[in-house]
Amino acid sequence: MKHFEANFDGLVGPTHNYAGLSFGNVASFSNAESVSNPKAAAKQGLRKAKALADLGMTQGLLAPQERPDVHTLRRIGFSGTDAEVLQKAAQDAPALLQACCSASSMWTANAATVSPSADTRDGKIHFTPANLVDKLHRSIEPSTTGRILQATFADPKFFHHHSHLPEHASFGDEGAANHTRLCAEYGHAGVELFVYGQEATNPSALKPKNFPARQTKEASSAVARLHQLDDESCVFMQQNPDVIDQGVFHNDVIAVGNQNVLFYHEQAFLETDTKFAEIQAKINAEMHFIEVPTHKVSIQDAVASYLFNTQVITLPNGEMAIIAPTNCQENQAVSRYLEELVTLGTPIKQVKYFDVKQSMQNGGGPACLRLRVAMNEIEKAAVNQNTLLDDALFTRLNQWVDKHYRDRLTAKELADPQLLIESRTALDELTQIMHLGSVYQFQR
Ligand SMILES: NCCC[C@H](NC(=O)CCC(=O)O)C(=O)O
Repeated sequence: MKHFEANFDGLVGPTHNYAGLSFGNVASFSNAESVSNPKAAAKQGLRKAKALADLGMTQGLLAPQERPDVHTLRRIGFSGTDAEVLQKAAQDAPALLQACCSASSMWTANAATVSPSADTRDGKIHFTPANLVDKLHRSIEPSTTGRILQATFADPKFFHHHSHLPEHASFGDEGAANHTRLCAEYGHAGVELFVYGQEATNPSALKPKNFPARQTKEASSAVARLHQLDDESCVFMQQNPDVIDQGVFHNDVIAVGNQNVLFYHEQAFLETDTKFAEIQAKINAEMHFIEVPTHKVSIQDAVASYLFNTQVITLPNGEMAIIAPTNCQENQAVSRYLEELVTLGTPIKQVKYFDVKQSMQNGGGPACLRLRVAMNEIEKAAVNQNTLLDDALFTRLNQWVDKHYRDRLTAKELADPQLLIESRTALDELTQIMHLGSVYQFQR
């Protein structure tokens, strides 16, 4: 049977804005207070997703979340009508209002960790929504994420959904951004590489000094247990704390893998040689470890261009391609490196560039925008078919964006009660387009 990797991209929500909410994420911080364009952001994302579908890839979409999140604002004591809640929050606690308005669920690499059926003991695809506890604005995502995933992957015969991990710093979990599945063929049992930033219960373990390490080893181990993975198919590796301190807040800012390829920066990990030997010993394939040395691309250039937040995909003809943000083309060292990469005799043969600048300005590149689900034809048939991107859905969603989204949004406008109405109207219509049922709290 045919096995392949499907990508589920996050649809950008109507409140996409730049609020500088992510300490440790250089782009988020440096673009705080910029004016955003939610309409352009949504269309850039859709265009990237459609291009992959046109290349013959299986491409799905995950719905965005309900924002402004008035329910959380009520939970922390703001009361009255929805308009009053927004207005009081804007007055008394503007930072909390901003946290409740982020469209951050667009970065579905952080929605969940996914283990394909070939790796799990019960032969089902496992999903654990990420708790995202390190950032307030992201910590309010997991419950709705769980409902959206269940509405997208509904059939319990094929899909096994877990609750997110306990909401405590010891279990800080950022989902697939810190998880890479390596394999010979998508349908063969693979090795799941869990990359963590710190060990929460070991005070003497190395950790970054300035910026937070969002993923803990405890969380990675818990996900591996939940997903019924055997020890022989897991590798746990620590991210280099020094690069976290230089803005590498997730592992997918410094490394990306696909099948038997791991593309990474020289400074990405600790104990690189030992851990790579463990991967090679556990995997039934000849690994290609493609290392990018610092003298060719500095950490600073990697963070600015998102060279490693690219998607490495296997095209239907078996060749691999890199899906890169246009920011890579604009960085001299990085574009020179990518020109060279396709000549090195590795499985990666071509580079395709996409403008996802609206997302990039908040620190999310092509890889952040997608959640990977390796599957076979039978499992694909069990997916909610209205979430799979084809010509008709692409046209429909572009019209939907044109109808509901603003082309300009500032922090001040987040309290506009009209924005809440626009956003709920759009999402209500979206749940009908994608046949999701009542996944949002305002619909329940
Ligand atoms: N995987 C990429 C995630 C990017 C995301 N940025 C943000 O949430 C920025 C939002 C803002 O600052 O408005 C984050 O840091 O988790």
